[in-house]
Amino acid sequence: MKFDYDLFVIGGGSGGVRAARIAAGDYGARVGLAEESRMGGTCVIRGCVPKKLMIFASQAGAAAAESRGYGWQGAGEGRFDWQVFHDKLSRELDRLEGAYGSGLANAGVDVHMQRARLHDAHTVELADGQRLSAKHILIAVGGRPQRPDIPGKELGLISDDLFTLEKLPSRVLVVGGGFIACEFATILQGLGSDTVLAYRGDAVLRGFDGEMRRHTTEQLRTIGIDVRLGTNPARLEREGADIRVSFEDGSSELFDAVMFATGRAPYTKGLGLEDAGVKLGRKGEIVVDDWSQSSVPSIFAVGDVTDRVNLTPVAIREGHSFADTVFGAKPRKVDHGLVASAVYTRPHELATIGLTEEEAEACGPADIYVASFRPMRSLFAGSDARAAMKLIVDAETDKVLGCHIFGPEAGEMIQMVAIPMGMGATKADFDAAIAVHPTLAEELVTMRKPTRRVGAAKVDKPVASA
Ligand SMILES: Cc1cc2nc3c(=O)[nH]c(=O)nc-3n(C[C@H](O)[C@H](O)[C@H](O)COP(=O)(O)OP(=O)(O)OC[C@H]3O[C@@H](n4cnc5c(N)ncnc54)[C@H](O)[C@@H]3O)c2cc1C
Ligand SMILES: NC(=O)c1ccc[n+]([C@@H]2O[C@H](COP(=O)([O-])OP(=O)(O)OC[C@H]3O[C@@H](n4cnc5c(N)ncnc54)[C@H](O)[C@@H]3O)[C@@H](O)[C@H]2O)c1
Repeated sequence: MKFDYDLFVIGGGSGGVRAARIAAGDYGARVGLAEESRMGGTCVIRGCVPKKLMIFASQAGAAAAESRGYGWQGAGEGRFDWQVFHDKLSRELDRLEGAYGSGLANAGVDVHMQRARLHDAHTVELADGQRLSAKHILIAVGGRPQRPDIPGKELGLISDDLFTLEKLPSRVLVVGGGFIACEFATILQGLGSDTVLAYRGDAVLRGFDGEMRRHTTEQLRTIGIDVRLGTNPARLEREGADIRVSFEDGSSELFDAVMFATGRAPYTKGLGLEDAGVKLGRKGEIVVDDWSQSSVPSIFAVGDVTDRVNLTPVAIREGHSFADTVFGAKPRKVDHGLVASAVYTRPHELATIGLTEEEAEACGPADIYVASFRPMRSLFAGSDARAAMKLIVDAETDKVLGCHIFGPEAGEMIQMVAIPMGMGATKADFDAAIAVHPTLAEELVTMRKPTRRVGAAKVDKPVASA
């Protein structure tokens, strides 16, 4: 059978663009791609990139305080002008969007700037009614923010809205305790908004190492975020220019903005997937195998729409591996077991890879090395910021199973730790590295004695503290 394309990609985000570019550019496939919004997707337009630029913008106060601590009398952060920043941000996003578009054009990909849906296992239908056939179809439509199902939920903002605000709220409630809640509370507080973070759990960042969660929760408080645990809104109502938030405990308060950071869900509604026989999971995610192949052999899916590990580098790797496998005769699976990530909070970032202490404990005996201290740089400046570093080591094989860092540039550090950990490094390998002094990262190769041992089997041996 003759098809219009070898591959049709729905979604021009991290995963879709990479797959299209590799299939067409490296392997000569005839590729079409549909994007309904802006090229680059969540990461470039309303995620990682603008978020991190806002994190940078929000650090001025902390940087000025540190300068004063080093003797720069009168150093101040000045007045933040949202409009100036916002105009510059828009230009930068336009530039990146253009770069993504030209990358695809240079690779020879046919781009259709409109919504697409599945018609059948080999055909997509564009919003203008055009039908295009392809031997393979890749769904890379990402996810969408979810609001909790409470009265007045439509009054709350979602992360997409934060990048297009006309002015910054002076008093804001951020709801949730995940990546986005912690990062946006950090941003808003740093840009001058009086910020309350309401989270229904007992420490932010569920799923991370418990000790690091508690540490991060406390440290967010030191920068002035009013972190309220065990707290959840029950209703939102407009009251003049403000929003009245009634909480589940019966209390109520006025805010001039509320932001829901209560999770994201795969964006599969209305795509025609079920009609084509594509199996979906409970959250609407496309169920795929290790090769990103769905229940329909000609249809594959990568990125957030599969709800595996929802991070940009993972979507990119999945897209690239798909193209290598299907068009390059180089079968490649993605190992989702060891993925590093960072949460860009202040006073420091939290970065993590591998097992948490709780996971290690469930697997068997593990030695836990912990160090918590005030880094030289901020200590001298008079800051209360505390770093924390943690290594989790298999007590039987000495293999490093997990690494967790709350510290300046922790994201940069964990990227480097991911290399030896991916190679199966032991604690002895870490210790063999001579420290770089004075740095914060040297702690990773100088933690000599375990703080404690956890896990079944050979447990109960008291271990001296570090
Ligand atoms: C606020 C925020 C901050 C983040 N920060 C980070 C970070 O710091 N680091 C990190 O690794 N990850 C971060 N992420 C996660 C990261 O953005 C995602 O994991 C990544 O973008 C997923 O890529 P994707 O290709 O699966 O989907 P997306 O990038 O979401 O791309 C999907 C694309 O498909 C398009 N589309 C959808 N439906 C259709 C259709 N029917 N027809 C045509 N086009 C369609 C959409 O418009 C979109 O452009 C962040 C996410 C958010 C929301
Ligand atoms: N730095 C990064 O790498 C980065 C940054 C942002 C987002 N991301 C990715 O995007 C994903 C989505 O981020 P997110 O923060 O939206 O999701 P998340 O799953 O990390 O956090 C969602 C939070 O909302 C809470 N919640 C869910 N439903 C609720 C309800 N009905 N009422 C009250 N609270 C509720 C959850 O308890 C949780 O704390 C992340 O898991 C991550 O994969 C990564």
